[in-house]
Amino acid sequence: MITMKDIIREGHPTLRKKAEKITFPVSDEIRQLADDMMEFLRNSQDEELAEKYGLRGGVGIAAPQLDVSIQMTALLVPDLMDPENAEPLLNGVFLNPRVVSHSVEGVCLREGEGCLSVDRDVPGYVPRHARITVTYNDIDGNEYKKRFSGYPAIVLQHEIDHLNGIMFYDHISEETPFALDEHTNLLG
Ligand SMILES: O=CN(O)C[C@@H](CC1CCCC1)C(=O)N1NCCC[C@H]1C(=O)Nc1ccccn1
Ligand code: NI
Repeated sequence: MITMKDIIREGHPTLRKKAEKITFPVSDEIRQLADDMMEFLRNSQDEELAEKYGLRGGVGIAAPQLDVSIQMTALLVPDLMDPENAEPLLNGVFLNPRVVSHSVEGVCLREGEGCLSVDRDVPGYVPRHARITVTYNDIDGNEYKKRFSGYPAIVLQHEIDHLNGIMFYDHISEETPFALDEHTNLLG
């Protein structure tokens, strides 16, 4: 099972690489990694297991964070407005995800962002697209094209950034970290 020791931290070069596109059919290793990434997210959001294994709760994880530079991310995104609601807003793995179009309108998490690969607080708003259209494959190579908004859209953009070697703090304005331009709103 994946634990925090398997997650590489900022400064590791793999976090700054563009990850390799995945071809199909995927190897057994990639299939196993997809399952392990989803299991990590479930464990990390389970109070007892997170405590038992010392896991930081995560709503997403990208393969590069495990030093595997391929375009795959796992997501388990709860409904922040109703966390006890069993149905997560996103639950699964996205292969070769790409934002093909987006709104002019922007959004930032009011609390800012963090990262399992960053062991420090980096204060500031992280401007994201409010609505995105993403193409991606599932583990079997089926293609999808879906629209996302709200918290799921923010998480997806954070993960897709990892596949392109981008960290959340790259988006925070140095001089005015809490400035919001006219078309960006706060969420949460
Ligand atoms: O690349 C992927 N990552 O780095 C894991 C990140 C991804 C999110 C950060 C902002 C948008 C996506 C992550 O999940 N976190 N960041 C660090 C510690 C907190 C944790 C988190 O937000 N946990 C959470 C939130 C709500 C409900 C349950 N758990
Ligand atoms: Ni991250």
